[in-house]
Amino acid sequence: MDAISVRHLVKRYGDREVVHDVSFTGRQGETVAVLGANGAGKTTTVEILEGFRDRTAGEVTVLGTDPRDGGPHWRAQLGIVLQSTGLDAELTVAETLAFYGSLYRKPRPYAEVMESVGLTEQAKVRLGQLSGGQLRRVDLGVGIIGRPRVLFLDEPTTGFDPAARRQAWAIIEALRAEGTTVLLTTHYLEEAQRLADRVVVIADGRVVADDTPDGIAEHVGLRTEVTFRLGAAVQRSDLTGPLSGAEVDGEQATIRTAEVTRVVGALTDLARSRSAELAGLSVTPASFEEVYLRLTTHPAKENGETEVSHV
Ligand SMILES: Nc1ncnc2c1ncn2[C@@H]1O[C@H](COP(=O)(O)OP(=O)(O)OP(=O)(O)O)[C@@H](O)[C@H]1O
Repeated sequence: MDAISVRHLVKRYGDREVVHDVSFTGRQGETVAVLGANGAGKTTTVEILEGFRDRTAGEVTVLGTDPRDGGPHWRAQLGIVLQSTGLDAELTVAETLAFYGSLYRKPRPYAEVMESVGLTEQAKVRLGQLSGGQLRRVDLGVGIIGRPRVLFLDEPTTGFDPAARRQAWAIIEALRAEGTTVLLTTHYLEEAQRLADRVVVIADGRVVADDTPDGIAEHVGLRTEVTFRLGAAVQRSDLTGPLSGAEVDGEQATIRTAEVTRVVGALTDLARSRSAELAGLSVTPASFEEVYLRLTTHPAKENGETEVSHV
């Protein structure tokens, strides 16, 4: 069973449609990243899944239940970290986590949660005195204390320093290892690529890709980049066969290819036959950033239809 299912979701605010026919699923135990620019429709979509916003059209289920009908038992199985939360600034970190833990039947011990979000030293500090990044960690702690089956994280690491971000990633990875389904929204490509089994890219309220991080790169046709310098080993007249399609800039040649072994093999054969050294060889996978920019600046739309990349 899919833990999360979104089919043909539409959301209008007044006359303005901001989510247009969005569909995707999250299987049990998967981490799904919803990636998109500001205003793409991520929060709207996720808040509909959490049961906090109504939808205009479409079918949505979380753990088999339509969020419109979700009662306390359904809600108790969800962990939710919103973009901003209204925690009580007067309570300490320990008091906050102990309080939220008390709302569940079998919570994680709050000391364990403090440890895993890296706030043990701040146990007795009031929330009003924490930094923005530390407060976000309290939010994350509140989200996981009830041992959720599905955890929603809306931009969980915005405002984190690099060390805190890595710590949050480790927590999310540990939850995934325990079988928690995680749906996170993020602007950070690295975060999506590092954590997600599937990445759903939303641009202007439409899904423009839904695939594994590597699958997205494949779909967009971006391949591994093989660069080398022309010279004694490889000459301009050699750029035929597997080396055709090379882009040459001065002495620098670049080939984008899915057949790395064939291309590098042809290069080394040439170099060996001429007893010359192959200069400046580098092999670089397509960057996720490049893929993302290509997807969101040229969404694959034709005649109003959206072409979606699926595994
Ligand atoms: N309550 C609302 N009333 C009217 N318009 C809204 C409302 N909430 C969001 N919008 C609009 O819907 C669009 C999508 O917003 P949403 O918050 O879902 O985007 P997002 O992808 O989460 O953006 P961000 O990354 O900035 O959080 C935006 O143009 C926003 O202005």
